[in-house]
Amino acid sequence: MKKVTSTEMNSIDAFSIKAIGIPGIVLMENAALKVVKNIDLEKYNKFTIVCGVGNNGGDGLAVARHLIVEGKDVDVFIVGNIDKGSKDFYLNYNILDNMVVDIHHISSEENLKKLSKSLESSDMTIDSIFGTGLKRNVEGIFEKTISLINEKSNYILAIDIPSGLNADNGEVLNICINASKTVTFQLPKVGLYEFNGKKYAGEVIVEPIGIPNMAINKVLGKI
Ligand SMILES: NC(=O)C1=CN([C@@H]2O[C@H](COP(=O)(O)OP(=O)(O)OC[C@H]3O[C@@H](n4cnc5c(N)ncnc54)[C@H](O)[C@@H]3O)[C@@H](O)[C@H]2O)[C@@H](O)CC1
Ligand SMILES: [K+]
Repeated sequence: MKKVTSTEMNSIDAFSIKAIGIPGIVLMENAALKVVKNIDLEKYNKFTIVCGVGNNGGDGLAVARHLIVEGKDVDVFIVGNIDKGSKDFYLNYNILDNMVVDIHHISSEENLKKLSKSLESSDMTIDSIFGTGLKRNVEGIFEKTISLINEKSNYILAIDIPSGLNADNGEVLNICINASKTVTFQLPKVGLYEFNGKKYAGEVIVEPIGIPNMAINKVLGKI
């Protein structure tokens, strides 16, 4: 299967949304359901989900919703300024808010302590901090959060890309999530198979999320 860069993937997503008319939230919901499909719900019961404020974060919020509806014990954390949230991030944020789900914002040392406790007591940590939108070095509270996740988690599943990995070349942008498994959407991203990619992504599972071949062929120039 053709490996793609983040730019190519974003163009394929955009073509599906703008030219074909598949709402982004439909792709996000499909993505979330494919993540849940790859979790053994007999084995894992308590989850810590750490979300950024972009669409990767939105995926994580949707996964949290499905796990809660399945009766699982889910702690939801957000790292980043939610005022900068993407449209679809907000949509899923508001749904959880309306479901009166406790959402912890990692903005201070205090919350990092709460995160640490949650990670230690969870069977699985789900990383939805950054996906293909990571563009610069991971620093500050993001670096502290990723370091804590790596240190305290029992098992880490990454959504689309382990956060901190450059999806285009497999470079580590200062620090990266050490995932046991990565569920990546629709097409494999180049960086997942480069040296660091193998090291940080763990087992990579490529899951289609309903993007028509027409969008893929259009962007990759096969037509
Ligand atoms: N509609 C779509 O395009 C879909 C996108 N999907 C998900 O969306 C992801 C891409 O989403 P986005 O393009 O919103 O980007 P991301 O969600 O990957 O990350 C972008 C966010 O992180 C911030 N950021 C980037 N680098 C940073 C750094 N070094 N330090 C701190 N903050 C940083 C940006 O300001 C932005 O808020 C994919 O990986 C996938 O998981 C899926 O939901 C499928 C549909
Ligand atoms: K991620």
